[in-house]
Amino acid sequence: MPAPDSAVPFLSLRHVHKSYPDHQATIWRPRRRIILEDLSFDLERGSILGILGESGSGKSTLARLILGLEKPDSGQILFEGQEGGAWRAGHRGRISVVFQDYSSSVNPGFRVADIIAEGLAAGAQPRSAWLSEIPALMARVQVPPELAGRLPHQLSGGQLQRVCIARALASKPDFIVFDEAISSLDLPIQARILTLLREIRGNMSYIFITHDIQMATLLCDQILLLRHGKVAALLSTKSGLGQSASPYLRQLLASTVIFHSNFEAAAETASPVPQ
Ligand SMILES: Nc1ncnc2c1ncn2[C@@H]1O[C@H](COP(=O)(O)OP(=O)(O)OP(=O)(O)O)[C@@H](O)[C@H]1O
Repeated sequence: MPAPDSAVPFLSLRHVHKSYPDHQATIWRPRRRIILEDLSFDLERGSILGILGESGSGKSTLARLILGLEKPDSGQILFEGQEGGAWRAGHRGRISVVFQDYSSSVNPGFRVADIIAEGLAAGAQPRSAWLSEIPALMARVQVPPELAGRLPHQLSGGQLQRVCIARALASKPDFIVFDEAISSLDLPIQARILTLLREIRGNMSYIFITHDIQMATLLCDQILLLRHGKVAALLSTKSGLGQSASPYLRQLLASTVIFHSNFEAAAETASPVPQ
């Protein structure tokens, strides 16, 4: 396989539009509701992009388009300069996803080792390597080896979401989409998983969808603010979000000030034992 051209962004969206049928359409109202409108941005290899926006702004729709689960009405989604469908077909297992609802994203009859094996099956490694890979992946996400034989309902939410992260890592992806992946966990567990995601990032690119500007700031290199399906702002977290002139961002920052101090405390006091 030729080495990737570093001048070409890992992911590029060009003028992407997406609409859905409007079930409340009338003769006066359009029959389709625009969800994403003229969306363009790049994600560089190895960088982490946070996608923020209020509920219904189109974040999960965007994730489904990037993952190829749905098609845009128009516009292009390119991986390494190649059309998304063709790229995915030639790069099996190189994109992973971790969803918010960890309990429904696993088979309740599968044990931890089986769940991780699903991810290995999506990758290119031979079956003979799986036996050593499963404990290695569990160690990478800090799940103790003695949990390998447990069923999902015998794990805590934090442990199960770590198993889902191990499954996502198993195919050796270049890119992982986290769609509200840690939002439903307790604050100290969120803090620990966020630290873990930073530690394991290596050369991977992430898209990290969240409502929480604090989490996005701690993890991401850039933040894309979606508003009514459009890019309201694209900001670097290194230059300090507080300097941003965006009134929408200032509003978001103001609403997370109280949470901020709680999060810092939670990160400091989080138990070293995986929850
Ligand atoms: N398959 C669908 N058919 C029709 N409308 C849809 C469909 N999927 C999503 N929508 C609508 O598209 C809009 C954007 O939804 P989406 O889930 O992408 O928003 P979101 O920003 O992820 O919201 P949240 O933060 O609440 O998860 C919503 O109004 C939703 O009702």
